[in-house]
Amino acid sequence: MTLPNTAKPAILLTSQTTTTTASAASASAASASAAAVAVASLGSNLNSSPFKSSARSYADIAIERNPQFKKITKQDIDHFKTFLEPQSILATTDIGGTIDEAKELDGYNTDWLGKYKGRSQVVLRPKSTQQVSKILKYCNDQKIAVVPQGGNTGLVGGGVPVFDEVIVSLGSMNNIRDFNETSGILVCDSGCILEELDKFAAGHGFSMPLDLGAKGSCHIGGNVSTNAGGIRFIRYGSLHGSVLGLEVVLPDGTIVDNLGTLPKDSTGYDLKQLFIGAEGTLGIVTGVSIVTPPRPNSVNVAVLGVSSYDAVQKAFRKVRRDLAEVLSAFEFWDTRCMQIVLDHNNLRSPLEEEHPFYILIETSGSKKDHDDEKLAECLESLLENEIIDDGALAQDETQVSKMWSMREGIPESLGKWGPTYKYDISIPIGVLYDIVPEMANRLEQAGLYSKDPKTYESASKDDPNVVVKGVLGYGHIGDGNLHLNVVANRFDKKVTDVLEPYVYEWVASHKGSISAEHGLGLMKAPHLHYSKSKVIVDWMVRIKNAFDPNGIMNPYKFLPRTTTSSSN
Ligand SMILES: O=C(O)CC[C@@H](O)C(=O)O
Ligand SMILES: [Zn+2]
Repeated sequence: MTLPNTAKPAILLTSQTTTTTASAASASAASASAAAVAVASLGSNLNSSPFKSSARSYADIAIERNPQFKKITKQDIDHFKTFLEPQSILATTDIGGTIDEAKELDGYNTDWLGKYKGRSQVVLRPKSTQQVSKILKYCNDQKIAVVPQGGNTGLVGGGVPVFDEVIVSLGSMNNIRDFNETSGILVCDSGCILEELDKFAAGHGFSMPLDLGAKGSCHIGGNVSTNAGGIRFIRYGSLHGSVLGLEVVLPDGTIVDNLGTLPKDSTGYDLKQLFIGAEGTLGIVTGVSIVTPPRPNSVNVAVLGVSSYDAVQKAFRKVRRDLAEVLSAFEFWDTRCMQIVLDHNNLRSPLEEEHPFYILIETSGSKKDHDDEKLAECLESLLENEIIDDGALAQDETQVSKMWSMREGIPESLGKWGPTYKYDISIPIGVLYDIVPEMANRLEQAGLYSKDPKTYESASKDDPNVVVKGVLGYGHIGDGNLHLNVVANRFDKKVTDVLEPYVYEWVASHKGSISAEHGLGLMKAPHLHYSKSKVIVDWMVRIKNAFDPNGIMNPYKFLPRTTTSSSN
């Protein structure tokens, strides 16, 4: 069995092959370790959204524009021109922009999923913190609403306007400010692209502590503002730990220089933590100080096939123990995800047969022989104990990358297949996958879905009936994070009503979180109470009001729209 376009076959671990032995696996692991640097690159092209053309405008959604916000005029644009270069401003023709600018604005108004579309008339692209400060001070004085935007790869409608908010895009602030070769602490502008930062760190023998499919487009400022997780969370933990400092511009233009580089600091309230995951509702993150770990020089990747979700859990228990400090990823996806990702990317599975679930294991370490031996022993034992049914071990850098591309290519492949409803949830690991079959049943009972994949799989958006083509699950097992994805032939209230609020009620009944790593945005703002108590939501509102009394920062999102603070 070979991976496509690669000369060498991946080592198959199945007992039907002649390469079942630990020594064969070990030999393969040894050669795979050459792949240290170039892990996973498919998925970096998430900026080519497959669905932007089908985006709806907010006219469909029951939110009214806050009339207290001033509508932007040509005079406002003229004011911005006093401190921004002409190419830093894109505006519609009625307020002084060109037809080309108006066209370019469309991309900033529409989210990656094509699910949310705003009607902003202006994008400002500041090049410095001082410029961000001048923009916010003016908008705050004038009561002009603002939406900060990073790489626009968000999945909950948090980074695009709802109505005519001014878009402040941080993409022109992309300088590395400092890097310390001893500590590995990196200080950079918030508009730096994650993958570029990782390449920079690689040049110095370090790596970014987070990695995700959108790495080729997403900005570190957006990662921080959504408290992004990704595939390295299991190894390096949350951004609440790896971010050491932030520079933030508050709504009134004040620049908060909290860009420290000290791993230890026990001097009271840690203000920066408030901005991690605040989705631009308290201010705009303009600079980030982050600790980068040493880059591992030995990387192995294996894809395993298992017969049940129970087996996924058993494998995780064993792998975590056996591989301990060298385990750097443990991802899983179901068989339908595998079929779609293989079909849409013209790939062949590294395993000979289909399996109900797939697991990707990655090890990263500093001593190749040690890692290879550990992995080989672990895989052999998983097979012997019949926890896994089959497995393939990448033999070289290309295979490492292809295996990762199967996992990281899932969201984009599903997006190409059809408009996708996404639920990014934290659930206790024991019941993490239960919601997938349960939701499939619900949709089938509602007459929108059939478990026979052939029934609706090629339905198009022009079909008279709205149908669900697939109900799929994948995610980050180690972090208790499931991505429930429901692919339809179009976004339609009939589908939404079957999915919501049921999915949130289900999450709450298991004491989970309605957003594990994608944030709240517009999509989850009304549902916050499923994960946070009234007392906590009240305090969130008080914090918001303290930082942003005019409510100009990323309005309509994040907090429940009807909530008022109980403070008096
Ligand atoms: O699109 C999704 O649902 C998940 C995206 C991302 O968090 C991933 O893990 O691939
Ligand atoms: Zn994820």
